[in-house]
This record gives sequence, C-alpha cells and structure tokens, in this order.
Amino acid sequence: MSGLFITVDGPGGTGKSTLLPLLGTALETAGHHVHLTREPSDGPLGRAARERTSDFHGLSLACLVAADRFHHLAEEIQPALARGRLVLCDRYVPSSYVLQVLDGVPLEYVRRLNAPARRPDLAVLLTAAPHLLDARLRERGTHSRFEHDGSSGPEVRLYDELASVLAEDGFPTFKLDSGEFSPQAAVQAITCHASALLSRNQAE
Ligand SMILES: Nc1ncnc2c1ncn2[C@@H]1O[C@H](COP(=O)(O)OP(=O)(O)O)[C@@H](O)[C@H]1O
Ligand SMILES: Cc1cn([C@H]2C[C@H](O)[C@@H](COP(=O)(O)OP(=O)(O)O)O2)c(=O)[nH]c1=O
Repeated sequence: MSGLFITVDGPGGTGKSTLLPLLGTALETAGHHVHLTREPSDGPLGRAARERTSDFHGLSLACLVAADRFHHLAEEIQPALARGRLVLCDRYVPSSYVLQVLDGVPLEYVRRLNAPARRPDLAVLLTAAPHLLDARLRERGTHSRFEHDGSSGPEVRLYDELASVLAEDGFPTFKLDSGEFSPQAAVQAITCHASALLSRNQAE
C-alpha cells in the first residue's frame, strides 16, 4: 500500500502554519491516516537550517536544506508513505526554488540539487496580495531573514513565475489565494482537490 504525499508552500504569511493542522484534522475526518511534518525538518540538519538561517546563505543554505530533505525523505516521509499514511508537509522543494533563488543561487542549480527528491502527489501553492502578506507579517512578526526586508512582492512574483517550472519538473500544483478564503474555506478547497485526486489514483 502506498500513501499520498501532499506539500504546502507559499510566501511567509500565506497561512501554511495556520492551515496545516486544520487540513490534517479535515483529512483525518475524511478517513485518512495523516502524518503531519514540515521542512526544514525536526531532525539535526533541519534544526540547524531553521535556527541558523542568518548564519547560512546562498549555496551553503541550499545544500543544508537539501541534505535535510533527503534525510527527512529517507527517515520519515518514505516510511510513512509505505505504511499507507497521507503525509502532509509544510514546505518542500517549491520553497527551495523560490527562497534559494532569492538568496542568489541559480535556479538551474536548485533544480538539479532537488531533482532526486520524490515528487508530491499534490503540491499546494498558497499565494496572496503582497500588501496583505506584509500586513499579516507585521501583525504576526517575522520568523526569518527572508521575511525581514519589508516586502513580500519579490517572493510572491517568484512563486508565480516558477509555477510553470515546477509543473514541468513533475509537481502537480494547485494554486490557492489565501487572501480570498478564510482558513476553513481554504481547507475545504484543498480537501476537495485531494479527495478527487485520491479517487482518480484509486481508479487507475
Ligand atoms: N486564510 C486566511 N485568512 C486570514 N488570515 C489568515 C489566513 N491564513 C493565515 N492567516 C493569518 O495570517 C498570519 C500568518 O499566517 P501563518 O500561518 O503564520 O503563515 P505562514 O506559516 O505561511 O508564514 C497569521 O496571523 C494567521 O492568523
Ligand atoms: C523548506 C525551506 C526552508 N528554508 C528556510 C527559510 C526559513 O528561513 C527557514 C524556516 O522556514 P519557515 O517555514 O519560514 O519557518 P517558520 O516555520 O518559523 O515560519 O528555512 C529555505 O531556505 N529553503 C527551503 O526549501
């Protein structure tokens, strides 16, 4: 039995941390055994990436995040999928396409570095208007140097531009504007999409 792998990415403030637990509960209610996780992971490499993003830049951060990803896949994600779990991951490869490029790493390098990473069955890409994200981040507080420079515009634009590259690289993307949905409505839209995908997979 093989499970389903769903990832959620998007600029800071689009609602990833808010939505993931709600989405997990909704998918459990729909009968799935959900394994909730995140990247950077809670393993040793992930903790270094999360806690020390101001010490690591460019190539070193790109490689640290990718090393954590391969360890996370081998130790946690693939085993959970093999047990038939629905793995729900807060940030994955799409975040690297955007954040590492904003950090000065050439896109082609990021694509090649992440080419061996298992593709998700569904890659949810959250977006929202930059002015709304800036207001949400001002209210919530920033979590990393990527959120410090006061404008979400470049990150939002890069996610937009790279959506087609992600699709080309084997990521089945589903884009959702979190500025147009309450967290509950966003969860409903993603759950609907995931259920349709699951029925299609089972029919094949
Ligand atoms: N769909 C939404 N509608 C309105 N506010 C939201 C929505 N999703 C998240 N928020 C609010 O925006 C802020 C940032 O959300 P958060 O989940 O921390 O974003 P991220 O994890 O993507 O950085 C939080 O204060 C949260 O309450
Ligand atoms: C997943 C991922 C994270 N990161 C970095 C960005 C952030 O500085 C840091 C932590 O991610 P983030 O999700 O922003 O942290 P939080 O859960 O506190 O909001 O990891 C990358 O640089 N590339 C990646 O692919």
